[in-house]
Amino acid sequence: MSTQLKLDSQSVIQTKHLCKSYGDKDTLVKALDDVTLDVKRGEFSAIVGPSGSGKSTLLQMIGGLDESDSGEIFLAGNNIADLSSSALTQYRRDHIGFIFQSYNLIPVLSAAENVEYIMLLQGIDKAERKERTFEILKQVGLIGRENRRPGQLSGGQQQRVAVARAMVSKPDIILADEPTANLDSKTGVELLDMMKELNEVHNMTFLFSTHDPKIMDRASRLIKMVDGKLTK
Ligand SMILES: Nc1ncnc2c1ncn2[C@@H]1O[C@H](COP(=O)(O)OP(=O)(O)OP(=O)(O)O)[C@@H](O)[C@H]1O
Repeated sequence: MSTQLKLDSQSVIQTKHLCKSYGDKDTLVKALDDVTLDVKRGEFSAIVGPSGSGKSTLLQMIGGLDESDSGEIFLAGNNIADLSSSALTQYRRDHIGFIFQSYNLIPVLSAAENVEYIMLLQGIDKAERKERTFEILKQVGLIGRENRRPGQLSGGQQQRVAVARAMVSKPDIILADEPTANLDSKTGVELLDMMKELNEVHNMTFLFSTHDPKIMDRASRLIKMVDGKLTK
């Protein structure tokens, strides 16, 4: 499927008039209200806004984790609504890297195995898997801890594994929903600095949400949301 998606546009993600509501007539919440957004390759952008403003919903739609009510999402110019459900699964696997606030690592696998797993699904051969896993774990500062399971790592180290896992398959964009929310302030800032370095070295596009002003300061662009709408 990855060959069906042309990846030649400077825009990695574009949303057009994206809308998503939850609830019924009496309880209706417009989580996304006509969101039109363009994220260019190499951006390190933060979605910011009060609790309930729609940040997570926007990341979920872009990541193909949930369907919008109306509007369109383009990945490098290709409309993801045109994908079948199996193609959408491959879209997530091959084009999007996810980082969640609760790390979401597989507890029975070591740090290295967690990173390697997605490449196994992609059919990458063992020698290349090992080499790429070692290289990315080196970049996130986890060499020496590669055989530890998530429960044997600190929160900051677990999130570094999650960053490595998101990066290793060379996705077009990494989506991170409050990646530092479960970390203390110093560890959160260190994690963001590391992500920023990966962004600069690899021109990897990051789109993340945050509440933390210290984290916002590190973004190259702030995307502000209020009540499901983008604001200036
Ligand atoms: N599955 C759901 N069912 C019902 N309402 C939902 C659901 N998901 C989100 N909402 C509502 O949609 C709105 C946007 O929620 P969302 O989680 O996207 O905001 P957020 O900006 O990420 O908030 P936070 O910063 O607290 O994580 C909120 O009013 C929320 O209550």
